[in-house]
Amino acid sequence: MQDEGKQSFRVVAALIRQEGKVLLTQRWPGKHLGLTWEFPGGKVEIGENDNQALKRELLEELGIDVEIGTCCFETRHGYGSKEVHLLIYRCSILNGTPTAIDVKAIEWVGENELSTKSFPPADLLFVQELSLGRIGTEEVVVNAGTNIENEDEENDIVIKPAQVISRPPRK
Ligand SMILES: Nc1nc2c([nH]c(=O)n2[C@H]2C[C@H](O)[C@@H](COP(=O)(O)OP(=O)(O)OP(=O)(O)O)O2)c(=O)[nH]1
Repeated sequence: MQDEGKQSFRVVAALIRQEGKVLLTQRWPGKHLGLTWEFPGGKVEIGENDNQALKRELLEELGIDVEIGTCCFETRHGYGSKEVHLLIYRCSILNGTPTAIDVKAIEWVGENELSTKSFPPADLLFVQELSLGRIGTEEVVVNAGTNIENEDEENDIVIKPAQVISRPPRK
């Protein structure tokens, strides 16, 4: 069931990898999903495209300038009364050293150690694919479909199964 009253946000985030590690940022306590670890980024503001928003967020949060590559994950996830349309892009650092300017903390985490961190529900399929080594440097897109969990008991719960729509070619 489509909830027309639901606020929807387009959110862009970055997959930044170096030497088998992934850059994660920790959300501030007391905020939505406080203290969870996530892929750095944020909401796309009116008048911005995804690239502009992601570049702005990474400069504000981490003080880095990045080159933005292809999208590797897309999902729509319902958090109670709001819906997040999350897109994760492969990025590489052009300038600057990531610093926790406007995030609680940053950490480079080994792709095989991601399960030690707590992530927002919207990210879980992507984190699983990443830790299984299924997200290559290009082409693969994981599309988790729509996963709307209505906290309002009067509404239907609609959960569509997640799916991987593209895999790297077999060698
Ligand atoms: N950046 C980022 N956000 C994520 C991820 N996964 C996920 O569910 N989100 C959610 C958390 C937030 O609800 C939203 C990101 O928006 P945000 O960080 O600008 O929002 P916020 O509420 O912290 O900030 P604000 O409204 O105060 O500006 O997307 C992720 O991997 N990275």
